[in-house]
Amino acid sequence: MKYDLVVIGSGPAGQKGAIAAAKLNKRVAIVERDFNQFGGVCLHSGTIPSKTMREAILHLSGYSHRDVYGEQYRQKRRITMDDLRRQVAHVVEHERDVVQDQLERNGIDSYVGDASFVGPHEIAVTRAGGESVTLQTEKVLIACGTRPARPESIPFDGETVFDSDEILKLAEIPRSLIVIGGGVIGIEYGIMFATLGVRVTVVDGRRRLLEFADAEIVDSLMFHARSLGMVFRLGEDVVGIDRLQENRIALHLESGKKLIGESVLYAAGRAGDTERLNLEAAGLTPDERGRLWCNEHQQSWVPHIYGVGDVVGFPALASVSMEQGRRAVCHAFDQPFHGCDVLPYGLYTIPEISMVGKNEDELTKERVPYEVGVARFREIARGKILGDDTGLLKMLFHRETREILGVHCIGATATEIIHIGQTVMALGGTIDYFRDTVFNYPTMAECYKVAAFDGLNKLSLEVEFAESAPSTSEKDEKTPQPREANIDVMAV
Ligand SMILES: Cc1cc2nc3c(=O)[nH]c(=O)nc-3n(C[C@H](O)[C@H](O)[C@H](O)COP(=O)(O)OP(=O)(O)OC[C@H]3O[C@@H](n4cnc5c(N)ncnc54)[C@H](O)[C@@H]3O)c2cc1C
Ligand SMILES: NC(=O)c1ccc[n+]([C@@H]2O[C@H](COP(=O)([O-])OP(=O)(O)OC[C@H]3O[C@@H](n4cnc5c(N)ncnc54)[C@H](O)[C@@H]3O)[C@@H](O)[C@H]2O)c1
Repeated sequence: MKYDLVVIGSGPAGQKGAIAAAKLNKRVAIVERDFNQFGGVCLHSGTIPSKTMREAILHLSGYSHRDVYGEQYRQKRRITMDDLRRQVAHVVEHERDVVQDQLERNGIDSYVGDASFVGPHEIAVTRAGGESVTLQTEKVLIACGTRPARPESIPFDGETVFDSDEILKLAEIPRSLIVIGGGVIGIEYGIMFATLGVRVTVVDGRRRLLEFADAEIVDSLMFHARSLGMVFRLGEDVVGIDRLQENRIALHLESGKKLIGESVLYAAGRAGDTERLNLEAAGLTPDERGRLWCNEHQQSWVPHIYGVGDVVGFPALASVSMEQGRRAVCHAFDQPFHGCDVLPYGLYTIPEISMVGKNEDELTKERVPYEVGVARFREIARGKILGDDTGLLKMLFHRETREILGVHCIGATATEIIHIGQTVMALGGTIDYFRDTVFNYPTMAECYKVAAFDGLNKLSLEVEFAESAPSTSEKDEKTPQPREANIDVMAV
């Protein structure tokens, strides 16, 4: 029972950390609470089920074909939770086999049970029946993830009032849904249900949703959501929930408003799953939301214990979690690690959103002179073929160095094509690359070329105006002209 590394949690961070250590010929054990949970929250209640459910909804609701066949087009008339669950089960089962096979192939010992610290180098694994084994280890990777926040004041029953882990267990698709929390989870699920025809209301304490995203893209998303009948109650706090007759639920808002619905999804954040780890025995204390502090190498205050994945907080993404797992192991076993500085973000809303780099608000605050090139999907042949002529891609670039500063996209394949911009940014490329390159046709990649021409045309407008504008001496003799202002008006 002596290991070089014990990993707690089998989500993306734990898996990739364990495999990275095994590749360094280390003796590795991974502990997962429940046999059916191998793959973590990511595989069983987070990323994979939610994205599969979205795909099932897009297919069965005929959403992407309505442009051609009309608003009433449906692949299936009465969609049920069982229809959605079937596709999810199919994908999850396959992915779980992949995870277990990878761990076995790399000679990693898997333990099923609740892990908790006995001492800084000792971890007890306790099975549901109570029997326990103790593992000795040189290093530890805490990759225990998060669980949905469940305040006492919310009367959860898993059927009419539920959290995001319980969605897949619903017996039926509700006719109306109130979503508390307009974060990524609340918005992704809210829009999925609205696409199914459910009346969805989102309540959030903030006045602006998804603040990290480009404001124009979020406005466009809200426009789509409203066109599906979604209602947003922003800047509102929930102060109480009552159950009414006939399975109705009343939500009382601090402003005095009352919302009546058939069901409530509580999606107002997640907390680190550290309660049962007995962190104190290892010399660690989590913060008030159960999260663990770590430095840039993912190392906690106790140098041989590392924290990776959602338990360390922002950005709480599966993609980043995997990277953190590898980063921690390289540091723990003195290996070099070359990380990625240009991280993408994908929101699987309908339509999807993706971004990389800075947004306009950030560049404006930092007083960076930037220009914007825009491609609208209605000008892109592949967009029309895919049934999306409302999407857009905007590329932000430096007016002087022409370096790409950010790419923001909403619409079909946004989460895929963002990587083209990410690659060019990571390699220090400029907007000229997109002007000069040739993409397959018809593809969504063409957006980059269209956006590049749009942006460069705006720069050339400036040159044109600057050249035709009178010199200072001429200007003094004639009526003063608002030269800069003119350029701005034309360029917008
Ligand atoms: C609804 C939803 C949708 C999401 N969609 C996306 C998305 O589209 N893209 C994206 O990048 N990210 C998405 N995420 C976030 C993503 O799922 C997480 O970033 C990722 O799962 C974090 O991985 P992790 O390795 O930290 O562990 P997790 O996946 O959280 O897994 C942790 C595992 O540790 C186990 N564990 C905990 N404590 C113990 C213990 N004491 N002993 C033994 N085992 C223990 C748990 O049982 C669990 O299986 C989504 C999350 C949710 C909830
Ligand atoms: N596509 C993706 O990459 C993806 C998808 C889903 C989740 N995730 C990850 O999961 C993490 C957790 O997501 P989340 O949506 O649970 O959390 P979150 O913190 O992003 O959102 C919580 C939202 O709830 C609101 N809120 C909090 N308390 C409230 C209250 N009492 N009343 C009304 N509103 C309230 C907050 O203002 C916030 O907007 C995210 O940080 C994200 O990284 C990623």
